[in-house]
Amino acid sequence: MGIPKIDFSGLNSSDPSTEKWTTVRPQVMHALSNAGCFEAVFPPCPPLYGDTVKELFALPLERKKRNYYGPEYPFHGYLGGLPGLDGFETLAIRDAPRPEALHSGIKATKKRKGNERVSTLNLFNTVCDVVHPVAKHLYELERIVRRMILESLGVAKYYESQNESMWYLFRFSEYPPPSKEEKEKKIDKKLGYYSHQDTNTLSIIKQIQTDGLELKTRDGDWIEATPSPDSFIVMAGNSFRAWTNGNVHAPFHRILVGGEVTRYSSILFSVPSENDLVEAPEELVDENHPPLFIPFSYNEFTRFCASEKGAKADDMLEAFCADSKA
Ligand SMILES: O=C(O)CCC(=O)C(=O)O
Ligand SMILES: [Fe+2]
Repeated sequence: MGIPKIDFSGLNSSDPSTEKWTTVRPQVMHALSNAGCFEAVFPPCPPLYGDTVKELFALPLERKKRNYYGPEYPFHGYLGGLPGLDGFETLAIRDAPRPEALHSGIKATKKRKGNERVSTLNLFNTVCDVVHPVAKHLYELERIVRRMILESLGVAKYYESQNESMWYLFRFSEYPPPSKEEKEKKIDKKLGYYSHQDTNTLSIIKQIQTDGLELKTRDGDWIEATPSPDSFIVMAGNSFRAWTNGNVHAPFHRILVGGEVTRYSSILFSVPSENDLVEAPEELVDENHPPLFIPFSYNEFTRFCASEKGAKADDMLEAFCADSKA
């Protein structure tokens, strides 16, 4: 059994009254509650930005490190040189679907942090124009999927307010294939990123040039995602799992890169507001469905995930809840 594939062509997040919407919605609910992910066919895709991103990753390390949003946001900027992940690098832009928010957000961060290296402005001015259309495209798919899940669970009334508080992180990542030396040592596939569950609400992944994303089934088998140039992988993260009181599954996934070609990906993460608690609405909790998780602040949860304790945990959401109760 592979990853379910769902066709979203012709759908629009602001028009949920079509026949096609009604047909697709149960497929989306089924996929996210069982596998926690699916492949979404969602044309047309704006042109991707191969060379621009390559140039960005080729910048000196010091410049890439300026993609930093402060110590309270451990996953929101540049990451590289991680133990066991030789050559993996990633950069991230907050609020990429809204360029005006992107710029004002950066200005605000600059003011707050004085001379600390928190500004990403120089680094990203050049890519904003190319990233923005891609981010907006993924953003529309995120909205369709989330709206369908909320409708399926009978809690569509929260969709608009969730939209208002949700924010988006756009990440692009570079994963080199095994080097000559590694190949000589019979390393056919190189670890691009460790097995993990996403912490946020939904992740929309565009894989560029080469496969490498693998998802773990509930039976513990790893299956490879093989999206086409016109498709995306949609995945639920632990915040959506918590908000739906366990009605959606947040799958473990990892990146393994073989072959000769560097893998690139761009991902749009929808992220709960830091001003609200992630807490299942009352409609999803009753005697037969007791609350599975404690209400939590998203930032506290990500800080736990980045901590030593969190890093040791397998299921971080369960570990975080157990730790918070202790
Ligand atoms: O690059 C990818 O396809 C996914 C990476 C990933 O899982 C993540 O950044 O959370
Ligand atoms: Fe992930």
